[in-house]
Amino acid sequence: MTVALDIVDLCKHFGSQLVVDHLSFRVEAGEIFGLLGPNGAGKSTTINMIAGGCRIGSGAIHVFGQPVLRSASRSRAARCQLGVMHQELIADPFFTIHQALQLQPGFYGTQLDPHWYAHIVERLALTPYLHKPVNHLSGGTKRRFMLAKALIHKPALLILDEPSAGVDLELRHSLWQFIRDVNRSGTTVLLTTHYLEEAEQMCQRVAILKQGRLVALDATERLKQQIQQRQLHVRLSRPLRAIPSALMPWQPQLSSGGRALQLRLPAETSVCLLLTQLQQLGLDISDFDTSGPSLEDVFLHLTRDVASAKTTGVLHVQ
Ligand SMILES: Nc1ncnc2c1ncn2[C@@H]1O[C@H](COP(=O)(O)OP(=O)(O)OP(=O)(O)O)[C@@H](O)[C@H]1O
Repeated sequence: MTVALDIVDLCKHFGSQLVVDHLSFRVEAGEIFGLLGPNGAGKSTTINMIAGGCRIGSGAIHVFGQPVLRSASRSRAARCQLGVMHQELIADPFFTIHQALQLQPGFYGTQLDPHWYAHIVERLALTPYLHKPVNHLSGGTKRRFMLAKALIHKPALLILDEPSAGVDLELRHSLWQFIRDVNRSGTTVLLTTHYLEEAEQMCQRVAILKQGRLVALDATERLKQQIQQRQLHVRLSRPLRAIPSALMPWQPQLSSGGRALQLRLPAETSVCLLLTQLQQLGLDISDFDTSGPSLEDVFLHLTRDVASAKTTGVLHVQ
């Protein structure tokens, strides 16, 4: 298996703060890999070190076997394989989209492929905006342009830092579909997102960071299996005004005007016993179902308390 990205013992300080803490993971060629973590976990700093936006503190990064070094000029071979969509737009705001996309491949020492240009512009619905200056674009169009710019030189590894942040639902859907198609045609993808449902659908494997440290690294499905927890969803015939205190251990959530109750169910808890308890509390149950743990459950479990995640054995680093 070819390794697209190899990160070994990566560290970064800002002043006295260690923001990336002995981070190691690999992304295999062809996968969509999620780098997740709460705000300030060190995701963008890691991406910036890969992409050359900030210097590596210590440790090593290789992109398809080519080293990323502290000196930008000596990292050229690695950088040419990379396309990066940062959180913020990095482009001359006075260029039109057309000009910016035409110029971009030159920075990577390649020629613009007119067929690829036409394909990207069409798939990202950029045709009506081609002659607009970048700083006249709406937020959603700007993000589509940023993705086009990251892809225009046909990188082997595409890195996306929160590509769907601030993007409406319809555009999010088409953006992810396009990223899937790009991946199917051979581009490896590393992405960060705070939309865990999207990460769950998109990523074969995820790494979860907290305070710069890796707290989980595994196949998305396997991580979910390690959480011994389900959800019980109960529909009530009569709306519940207040949650009985006896239900607090199950972390209850009430919605739909008091007619829908959701409870977290540890593996050892019997659904029947809990339903009986709900009836004894006077709740009028009209229907119920259970669902397995989501990536969000895994994320919350691991990022709320690193120490407990480690001792309960949920952490699984391949
Ligand atoms: N240039 C900088 N100088 C000083 N501190 C910085 C700098 N860039 C980032 N930091 C700090 O490093 C830590 C990690 O930030 P980073 O942006 O990498 O987190 P993140 O996981 O990408 O967060 P978010 O999800 O909010 O984008 C934060 O505490 C941040 O304040």
